[in-house]
Amino acid sequence: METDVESLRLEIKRKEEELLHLKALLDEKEQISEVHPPGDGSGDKTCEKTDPQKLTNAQIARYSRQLILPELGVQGQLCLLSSKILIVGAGGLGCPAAIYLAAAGVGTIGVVDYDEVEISNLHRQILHTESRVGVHKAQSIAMSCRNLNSDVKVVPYKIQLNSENALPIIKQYDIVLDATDNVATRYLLNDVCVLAGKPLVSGSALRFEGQLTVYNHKGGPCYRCLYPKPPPPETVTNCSDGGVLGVVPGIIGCYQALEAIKIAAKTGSTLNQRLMLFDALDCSSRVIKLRPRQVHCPVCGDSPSITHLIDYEQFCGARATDKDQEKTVLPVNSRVTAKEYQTMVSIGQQHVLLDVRLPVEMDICQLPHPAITLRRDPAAQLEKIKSSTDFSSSVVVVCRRGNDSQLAVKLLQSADPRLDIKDIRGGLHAWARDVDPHFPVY
Ligand SMILES: Nc1ncnc2c1ncn2[C@@H]1O[C@H](COP(=O)(O)OP(=O)(O)OP(=O)(O)O)[C@@H](O)[C@H]1O
Ligand SMILES: [Zn+2]
Repeated sequence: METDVESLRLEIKRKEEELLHLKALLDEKEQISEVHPPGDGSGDKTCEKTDPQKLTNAQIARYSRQLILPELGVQGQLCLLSSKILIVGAGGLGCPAAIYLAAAGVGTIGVVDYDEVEISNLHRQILHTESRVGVHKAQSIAMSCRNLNSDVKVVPYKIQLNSENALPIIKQYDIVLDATDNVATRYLLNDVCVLAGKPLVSGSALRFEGQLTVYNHKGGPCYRCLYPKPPPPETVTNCSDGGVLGVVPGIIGCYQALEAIKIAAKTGSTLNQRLMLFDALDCSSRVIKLRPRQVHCPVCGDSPSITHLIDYEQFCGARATDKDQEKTVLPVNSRVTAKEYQTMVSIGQQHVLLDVRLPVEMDICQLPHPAITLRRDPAAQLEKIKSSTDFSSSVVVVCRRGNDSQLAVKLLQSADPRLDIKDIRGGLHAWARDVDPHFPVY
């Protein structure tokens, strides 16, 4: 019995891998290359004209529940079937957006993402699955959409969208969804959509809050009209640091699909020059009016100074990714590696361990050595800690990834230069990687 179950599991896994391989081959064959003839670039579909094309019986059956909506009808459905929508970012926003666009019968859906599925994505990036960990996200979304609706063409782009490749790709689509998570890509998408004349449906979600608007549509403002200057990089938080409840990007991603469907089907009104703010904690949402298009906007204004795509990472002072980046603030002699710290502990070297993470993180995991927690305003707390601790011995500071710990060491060094203080390089992630493979990673 046991072996039957085990061999069935193995067989399923083997078949799934085979399927993944076949789908990857299909993707490669279907991938729109940059030499593919571009679309008309106008973003305005022929569906406004009387279209001789008719829905097939299969399409009538599939889309019947939305076809009978007078606001959509056959004409709206034909518009959807002939529309091309590009989703940039196959994560928490991109997944729900893609599946609703596929379900609604959008003719071509492009999906751009350079990243692969990770286990920590699955709580919100709901089209990816356990068996697709390590698979390209764009390809994973393409598989899910094709499984739902074979009427739809899905084109995965396993690339990072940048100033070189953005225009030729975006020109081939009618509407663009910004489902990314970094400021440099937001500016890139804004500028390319202005230059190519495409509406940009922009969403964002963090913690329990989400935002939604449509830029560059029906004479409304672009992103730069509202935010001419990028925010200081240190003020930007991402999901990996700030956290996010999975349902929140789920809701905002669905709204992005809704806005795109209305634009494509030419029905209803859209969120141009308006911003929707959603708060999941009290389940409230409100829509605020945004300022209009700015005549002096450097990209969509009357005499634009930006007529070509620029270097957006340089403009924002931040990379076009939210992947962990190890910062080096301290000199080598103010740091210990995780292994060196393990040795300090095993030989019984006298020290005080300071853990500078949030209390909520301390609940997830802690090093197996008693630590003092010290989060806010370490310098102010130093006196208090000194009076309750033997600080004649050395101090070791730890955090999640080894960035905050360096800042804490700097602060404490400036508060008391006599302190013998170091941080653990790479923090708890390095501990899990180099010392204890059973230590949890979050
Ligand atoms: N310039 C870009 N080109 C292509 N894909 C991009 C670009 N910028 C961001 N993305 C993709 O946008 C998606 C954003 O989704 P989300 O923030 O939900 O996921 P994540 O970055 O994988 O999550 P986490 O922050 O938890 O690691 C990511 O999959 C990321 O790879
Ligand atoms: Zn503008």
